[in-house]
Amino acid sequence: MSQYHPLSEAEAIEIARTIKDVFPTGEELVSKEIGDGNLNLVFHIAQPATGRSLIIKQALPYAKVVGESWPLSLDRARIESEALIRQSKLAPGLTPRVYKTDSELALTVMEDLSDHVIMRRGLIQGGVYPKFAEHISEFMARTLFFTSDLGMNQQEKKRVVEEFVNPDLCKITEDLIFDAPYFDDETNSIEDHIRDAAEAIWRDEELRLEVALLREKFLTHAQALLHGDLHTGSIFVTPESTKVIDPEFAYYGPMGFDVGAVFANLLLNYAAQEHWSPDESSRRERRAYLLNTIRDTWNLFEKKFRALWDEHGIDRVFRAKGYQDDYMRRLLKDTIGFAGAKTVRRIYGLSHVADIDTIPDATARERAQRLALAIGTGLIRHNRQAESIEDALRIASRAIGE
Ligand SMILES: Nc1ncnc2c1ncn2[C@@H]1O[C@H](COP(=O)(O)OP(=O)(O)O)[C@@H](O)[C@H]1O
Ligand SMILES: CSC[C@H]1O[C@H](OP(=O)(O)O)[C@H](O)[C@@H]1O
Repeated sequence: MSQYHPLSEAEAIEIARTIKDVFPTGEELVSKEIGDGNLNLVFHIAQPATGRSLIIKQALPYAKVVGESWPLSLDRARIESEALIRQSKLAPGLTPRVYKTDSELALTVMEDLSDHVIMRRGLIQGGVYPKFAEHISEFMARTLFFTSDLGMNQQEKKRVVEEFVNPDLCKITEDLIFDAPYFDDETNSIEDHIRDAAEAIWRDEELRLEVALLREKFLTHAQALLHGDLHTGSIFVTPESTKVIDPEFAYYGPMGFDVGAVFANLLLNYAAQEHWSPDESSRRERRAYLLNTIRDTWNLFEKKFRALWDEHGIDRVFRAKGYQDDYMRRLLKDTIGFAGAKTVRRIYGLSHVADIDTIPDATARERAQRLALAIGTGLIRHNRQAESIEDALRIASRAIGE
């Protein structure tokens, strides 16, 4: 069975049976393919008699959303497993447990998190997650700090950079986030009613300069081991718990790309409140909650990151007075710029978000799309001038006229 081929449900059951930690007894197992992402197969294997279950994720040799015409390396399954294992050591309790990996079959066998909800879905349904800022700031501060030249042996870091060279998945990001949305590219998926807004972006030289600077950072700045795709579809939540999944885009890149991904997806939901909030006052309340979550996440992230640096910083040169402040200022600017780029791509690039695409009424959907574009372009345009997270929040508030 070990030569690569996409698993049948029966084969998935056979593999699950070998995970004795989860299935110590031999009762019947049932399997269901539940993958709703763009790239992979995901099997949910359950034992009805005991209520036990696990997940088997398998990479396909192409992008599922497009088909076999877009080949993708299976090595991404190794990267996902190894990233999950590293992240679970650095940020305990904030990732699923990995039971087994198989590079030949491109598999990760992991803890079933079906008692959580995918955060994108939870936010669409109006969920409130009071521990999220605390948890996600902890995840980002610890995984980014301890994989960077600030927090780990700098020679060992170079070996880890090599382990996480991820060209196919980086190219998806380079194309879909930092290239296609700024041209009349065939991969874009543009609703007619916002074509004028996309065309205005294609003509905007000032904006395209900022995107070029962000793209350069994504291509060259091997600052820390990133999750690489930290949107709300890659985060499981309950009011009490947060678990980060799906790090197959992991590579050494600029830290602000991860932090910006979280903020972009909260802002996409903020824009989508044009539809999801039933009236003006709940819309205002919901949007305040989303902006407060961004504010809390940044403030906690900064505080934790600085504390890790003060306690565990490994480089005496980096203790130079003013260096930490300068580093955090640059990280904030990157975060804001990347948040902008990740917002724009989700409106008319290849892959959209359910927060906006599932708005049934075209007029409300268009309002949400235009709002998201105003916020995204505002963040990109002003990233290098930003001095505090409040500058980013102001851009979001002004877009809705507040
Ligand atoms: N550990 C897990 N527990 C429960 N469901 C999961 C788990 N991992 C993935 N899933 C389900 O599979 C879906 C797709 O998983 P994901 O890792 O995002 O795949 P892709 O890489 O294709 O985007 C998730 O939205 C979720 O519904
Ligand atoms: C052709 S892949 C597009 C898009 O899909 C990935 O997200 P996910 O599979 O988690 O939904 C990633 O964000 C890529 O940019």
